[in-house]
Amino acid sequence: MEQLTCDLLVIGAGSGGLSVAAGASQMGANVVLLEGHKMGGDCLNFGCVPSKALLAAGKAAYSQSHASAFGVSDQQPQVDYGAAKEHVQDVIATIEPMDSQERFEGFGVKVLREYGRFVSPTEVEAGNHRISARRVVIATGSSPLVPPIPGLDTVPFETNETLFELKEKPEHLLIIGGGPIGLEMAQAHVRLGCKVTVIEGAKALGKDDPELAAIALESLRDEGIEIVEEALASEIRGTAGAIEVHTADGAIYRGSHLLMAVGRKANIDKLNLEAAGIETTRTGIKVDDSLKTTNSKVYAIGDVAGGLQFTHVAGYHASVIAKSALFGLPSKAKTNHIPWATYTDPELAQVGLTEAQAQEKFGRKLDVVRFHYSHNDRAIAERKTKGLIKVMVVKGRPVGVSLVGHQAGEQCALWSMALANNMKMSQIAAMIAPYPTIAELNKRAAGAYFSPKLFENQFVKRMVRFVQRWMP
Ligand SMILES: Cc1cc2nc3c(=O)[nH]c(=O)nc-3n(C[C@H](O)[C@H](O)[C@H](O)COP(=O)(O)OP(=O)(O)OC[C@H]3O[C@@H](n4cnc5c(N)ncnc54)[C@H](O)[C@@H]3O)c2cc1C
Ligand SMILES: NC(=O)c1ccc[n+]([C@@H]2O[C@H](COP(=O)([O-])OP(=O)(O)OC[C@H]3O[C@@H](n4cnc5c(N)ncnc54)[C@H](O)[C@@H]3O)[C@@H](O)[C@H]2O)c1
Repeated sequence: MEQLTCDLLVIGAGSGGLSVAAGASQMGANVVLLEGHKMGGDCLNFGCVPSKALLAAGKAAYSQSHASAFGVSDQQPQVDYGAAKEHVQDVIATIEPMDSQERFEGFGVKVLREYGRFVSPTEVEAGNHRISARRVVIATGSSPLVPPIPGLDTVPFETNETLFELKEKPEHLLIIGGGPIGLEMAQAHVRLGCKVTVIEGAKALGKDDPELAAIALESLRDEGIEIVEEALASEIRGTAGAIEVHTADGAIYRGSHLLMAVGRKANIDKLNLEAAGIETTRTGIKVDDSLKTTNSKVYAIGDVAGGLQFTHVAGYHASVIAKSALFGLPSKAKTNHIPWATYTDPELAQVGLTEAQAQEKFGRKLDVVRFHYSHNDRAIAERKTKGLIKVMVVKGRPVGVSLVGHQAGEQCALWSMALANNMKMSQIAAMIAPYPTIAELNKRAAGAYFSPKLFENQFVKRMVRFVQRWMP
C-alpha cells in the first residue's frame, strides 16, 4: 500500500469536487482528488449537460413544426432519435476536457481513479493508496433513487444514468416522477416524436410556486404530454416493450419504455463513514452552516450534503469551504440567494422565498408584485407571451422571486444578485435594460412595485400640481 499525505483530499470529481480541487491547487495547496467513475460526475455525464442537449434537440424539432405563426410553413420534423443521442454525446465530449484528469494534473492535483473509503478520521484508502490529509472534502454526489416498487425489478427501466445512451426511440415513454428530471425529459421526448405519460404521486413540479408551475404544466399538456397527478406508482408489470405501471388509485398506464425519475439518494455507501465519526441524516451527510460534518476536519458539499441539489450549489459550496479549509477563516453557506430553474419551455425559475413561504414569514408586511410576459415587446415579437414574474417584497427589498416563461432561468440570475446583496427594489428599477429584451421584465416588475405608490398617491398628485404652479 502506497502512503500519501496532502493538505486537502477531495473525494469525488463532479461539480463540487472539481471546483474545490481547481481552486485549492491553484492557490498553492497540495491536493489529492479521488474519482471512482467518470471525471465530471453527474452534471457532465448523466445530468445537466445531456439533459439540456436533448432538450435542445427537441426544441429544434418543435420549431420546424411550429413555424407557421412566423410566416414559415410548418414541417413535420424527420427525427433520428439515435442521431439526437449522438448530438448529446458530442456535447458531452466538447465540454469533457474542462473536467479531464489531464487538466487537473496540469494544476498539480494528484488524481487517483479509485473509490475512497475512510479508515480513520483523517485517512482514506483508495485502491492501493492510503491517503492522510489535513482536511477532507466529501463531494460524492447522488444517484437515482430506485424505490422498492413491487415488480420494478422484473422489467427493464431507464434512469438518468442510462437514458442518454438509449439509441432506440421509445414509442411510448412512461415516466414515474413529475419533478424537474421527469418533466424536462418528458418535453424532450414528446418533441422528438414519442408518446409520453408522466405519473406523479403528488403534485407535478411540486417544489415550485403552484401558480407558476400550473402555467408550465398547461404548456406541457398542450404539447401532448399526459401528466397524471396524485397517482402513486404502486406496482410495475410487463416485459421489455410492453410495460404497465399500476397506481394506488387502481389505474393502469401502458407504454413501451419506463424512466424512473423519483428523486435522488446520497452516495455514501462506499465511504465507511463510521470509521471517521461522520453522521448522516435521512437525505445525506449531516453538516453545519459551514458545511463541516460531525468530524470537524471533514467537509461535505454538493448533492451528498443533502440540501439543494444543483450544480451551481455544489460550486457555491466549494467556494464556501475553500475559505475555511485553505485560510482557516470562518465561512458559512447561505441559501436565501440560491436560484434554481427547470428548463422546460416555458422555463420555471425560483430564487429566495415563494409567495407562500414569504406570506408565512412576513404576513401583512409582504407585498407581491406581478408582471406578465404579454406586456413585454420582445416576448410579443418572439411569440413567447405566456409567462409571469412575481416578486415578493418586504420593506422595499425583494425576498423572493418566481418566474415562468421564456428565459426565466436567465432572468433569475439578476434577482440572485439582488438577494445576495440585500438590494432594494429602487436599485432594480434604476437599472436600464436594452430595448427590446426579456430582461426589461425585471425593471418593469420593480416599476410595478412603485407605480401604486406614485400614481395612486394623492400627496404626490398635490405636490406635482403645487410645483407646476410655481415652476417658471
Ligand atoms: C438528469 C439531471 C439533470 C440535471 N440538471 C441540472 C441542471 O440543469 N442544473 C443544475 O444546476 N443541476 C442539475 N442537476 C443536478 C446536478 O447534476 C447535481 O446537483 C450535481 O452534479 C452535483 O454535483 P456533486 O459534485 O455534488 O456530485 P456529482 O456531480 O454527482 O459528482 C460526484 C462524483 O463522486 C464520485 N464518487 C462517488 N462516490 C465516490 C467515492 N467513494 N470515491 C470516489 N469518488 C466517488 C462519483 O462517481 C461522481 O463522479 C441535474 C441532475 C440530473 C440527474
Ligand atoms: N433544471 C435543473 O436544475 C434540474 C433538472 C433535473 C434535476 N435536477 C436536480 O435533480 C433532483 C432530482 O430530480 P427528480 O425530478 O428526480 O426529483 P424530485 O424529487 O424533484 O421529483 C420526484 C417526483 O417523483 C414523485 N414520486 C416519488 N415516488 C413516486 C411514485 N412511487 N409514484 C409517482 N411519483 C412518485 C415525487 O412526488 C416527486 O414529485 C432535483 O431535485 C434537482 O435538484 C435539477
